[in-house]
Amino acid sequence: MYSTTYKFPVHSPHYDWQGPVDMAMGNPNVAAHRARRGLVSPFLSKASIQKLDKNIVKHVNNFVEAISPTPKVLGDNCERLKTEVVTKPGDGVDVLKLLRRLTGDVISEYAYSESFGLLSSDKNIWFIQPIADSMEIFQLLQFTWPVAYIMSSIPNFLLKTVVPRKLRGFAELEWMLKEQIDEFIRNPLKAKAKTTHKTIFETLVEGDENIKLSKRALVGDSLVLIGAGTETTATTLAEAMYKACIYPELQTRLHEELVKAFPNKNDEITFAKAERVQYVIAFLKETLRIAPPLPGRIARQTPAEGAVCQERFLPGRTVVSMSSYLMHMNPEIYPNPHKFDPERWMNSDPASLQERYFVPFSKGSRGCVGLNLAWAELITTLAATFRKHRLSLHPDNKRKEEWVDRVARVVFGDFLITAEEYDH
Ligand code: HEM
Repeated sequence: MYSTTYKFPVHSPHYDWQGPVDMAMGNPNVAAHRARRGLVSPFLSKASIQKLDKNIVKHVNNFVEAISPTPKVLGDNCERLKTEVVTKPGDGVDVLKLLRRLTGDVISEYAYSESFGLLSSDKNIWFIQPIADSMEIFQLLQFTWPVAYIMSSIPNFLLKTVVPRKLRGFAELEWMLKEQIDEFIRNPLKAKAKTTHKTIFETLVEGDENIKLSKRALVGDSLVLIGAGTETTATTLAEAMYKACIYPELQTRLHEELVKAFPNKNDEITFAKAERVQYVIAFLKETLRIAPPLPGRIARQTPAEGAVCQERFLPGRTVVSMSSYLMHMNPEIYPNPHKFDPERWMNSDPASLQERYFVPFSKGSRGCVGLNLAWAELITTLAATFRKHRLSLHPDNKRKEEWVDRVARVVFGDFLITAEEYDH
């Protein structure tokens, strides 16, 4: 259903919250979606990501510094940031909040032009909270999207006054993005001067001879890029760090493998070098297997004429769906599926069933377009963090194993850790 062999469009009502039909990513029309996705995907190829490796490393180093017992990254205007890092001995570090800042810094520099600098100040913190809030009501949004449309037409100042914070996240973010887009359209030269590379956003605004996106569509696309580019990667990294805390022996192994690859504590940890450390990949794959950030319900529908799928005829417009979580929990493919066991991925045969059914990024023409960026962030962050620090749960930690499926995987409770720096 998700492979390129089938041309199943997305099931529109599940995607309409994203924006109107002329937008790029949520476009329900298969051909139009392909053309629009073609504008974005060259920016997210592995070669493009490798070229900007230094940008990722810079932000990852800021994160590693921020979780240290003596963080030096704090700039001006950072009252909230101070509540997330250690400011006095014995404090815990609020890891998920810092990871959201990290992925926000990466995607803003990558997609727009200027990094929001979230790991050094609170100036652009407006960008993060609405996304985190929206995740908790994501499943409601899919079925009540007309309400979301109405909310996004309420002026921002009124929205903030009359709608509770948890419900207004997406609409609030839309207003903020509209302002950014207006600014870009008013003064494109100023925006372009801030960067050395052409940005995704610039490409979407300019379009090409066949594609010109409306402002509403640009807002929808920005929303998808930002939402998809921050929360998924941040929650995956938080889960990997949580697993490292509750399985200290696996954390020791992770550190030892990293010491072999980076013998000097101050060696620069780049994506190109870190991706060669097999245990880092195994640890992340096992995290994504057991805790995929989008565990299910990414609905498609069969074309009007119906389709034959796995030798069965499905009538036209049948809504079909799969769950990566259920696939990843199949004991015939992943023995003892509830056990967190990175070892199962060591020397794993690329043709094996466990590789074939590993689908945290979905597959096919609508699979994750940001997959290469996600891997680069995941690998570099995990490697840099565990090369330098030993993490353990802080006594005030509230995060537990339990999670709920809100289309996105949501874990409640502040995730507080203590980081101890290795001597060498
Ligand atoms: C661990 C990290 C990530 C995971 C597990 C993940 C997973 C997914 C999945 C399962 C989909 C398909 C959703 C659907 O069919 O409705 C998707 C789509 C998408 N992802 Fe990711 N993602 C991750 C990170 C990223 C990043 C860093 C970006 C940044 C560019 C990104 C951008 C997108 C976009 C734009 C789409 C929509 C693609 C389309 O409709 O053609 N993702 N992602």
